Amino acid sequence: MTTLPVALTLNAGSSSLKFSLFDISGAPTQMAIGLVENIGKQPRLKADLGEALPAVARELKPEDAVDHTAALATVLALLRGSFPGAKASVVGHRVVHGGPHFAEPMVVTDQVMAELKRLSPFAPIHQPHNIAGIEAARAAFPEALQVACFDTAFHRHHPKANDVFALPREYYDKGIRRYGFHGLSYEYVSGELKRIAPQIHAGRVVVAHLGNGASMCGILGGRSVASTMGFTALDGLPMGTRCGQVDPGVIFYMVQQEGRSIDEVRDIFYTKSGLLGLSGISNDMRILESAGVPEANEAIDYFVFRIRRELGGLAAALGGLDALVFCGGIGENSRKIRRRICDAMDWIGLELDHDRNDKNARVISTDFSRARIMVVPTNEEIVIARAAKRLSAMPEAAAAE
Ligand SMILES: Nc1ncnc2c1ncn2[C@@H]1O[C@H](COP(=O)(O)OP(=O)(O)O)[C@@H](O)[C@H]1O
Ligand SMILES: CC(=O)OP(=O)(O)O
Ligand SMILES: [Mg+2]
Repeated sequence: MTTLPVALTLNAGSSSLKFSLFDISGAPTQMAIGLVENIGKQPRLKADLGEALPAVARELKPEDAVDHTAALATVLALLRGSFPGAKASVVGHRVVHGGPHFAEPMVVTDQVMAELKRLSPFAPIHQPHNIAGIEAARAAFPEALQVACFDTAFHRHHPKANDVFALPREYYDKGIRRYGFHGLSYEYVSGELKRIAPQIHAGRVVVAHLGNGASMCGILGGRSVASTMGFTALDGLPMGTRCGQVDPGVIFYMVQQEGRSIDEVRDIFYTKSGLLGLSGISNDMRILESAGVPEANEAIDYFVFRIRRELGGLAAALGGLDALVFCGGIGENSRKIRRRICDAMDWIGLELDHDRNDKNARVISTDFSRARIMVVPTNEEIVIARAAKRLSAMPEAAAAE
């Protein structure tokens, strides 16, 4: 077998490690995609290795994915066995927080690593795992270029009015800003719009990335104008386990009246709130949709209400609306949630075609809808692979390493 130049992409979440392998000899094409989930508990490996190889879906021994480093070793064993001719010349990583300085993908140097570690407390359920993924990949592929791609980068040039908090000025200079996240997903969706609906891409678009983490972004002519997430990936919409927007006074209450430590409060906000906290049942939208009990319905009601409210706000920030685009696990799959979000939204120009919506079509608005409603399955991995190929083709990037 000939040796293919290959990019490995890693997207390390709090309990999962998603991976993809791309042939980057031309425009990146995906050779494999998969994930290890439930790391540190009862791990499972799932992978689609292309048409020539059987799909993988199996339980792992706990020691095969006791942490992200072990999970990566398991993934690499699978990939090496499945693609013996492939050689990863570059590894691209999703990194959630890039802070004020990283507005583009970067080759990982020791200096970049130091900055990523400094930002870690501002993305506590993501960044430590992103860093562990980079460290594990550096050890596994000492000769490969490591490239970090940031969720925050897509938003770095949004207007100042959406970058500040109304705190004393010095905090802005300390980096306390509205960064915004899910930027790799927004970049992909916006790029797809440019390809399939250029007139929409040139206009005023709200993208709703509704997954386990959820946010919305107002995009004007392909550039981020405003988003619902802020300094951390806690703000804005309620999520699987994160609260979304709350009055910061609640923190004072928990600390001062309830005597909780800051770590406990952080834990409540990041891991015990959102759909899980409100329902008391699950963070998983599929379970809540089929639960049929008042608590689950209330959690869904709040999720939908906040999305509808933010849609109005983002449309105002854009000066109108030409399209609403859904992506993420919930946005791409839940007809019911999309229907409820779009219900009675004709005042803003949105008219859902129920038949198209039920079929999960790409355009789900009626032909008469003033603004278009679309579903665009996101692909953060290919955005990472493209950046990895671009940077590995630049000699100065390689020299910096
Ligand atoms: N058919 C479906 N109907 C409703 N919700 C779904 C469906 N498929 C996936 N989801 C939801 O999508 C969410 C996970 O989204 P995803 O984008 O995969 O998350 P992550 O942030 O982990 O990448 C879960 O809440 C899951 O229940
Ligand atoms: C930034 C963020 O919330 O990411 P995820 O959706 O992967 O949790
Ligand atoms: Mg996600």
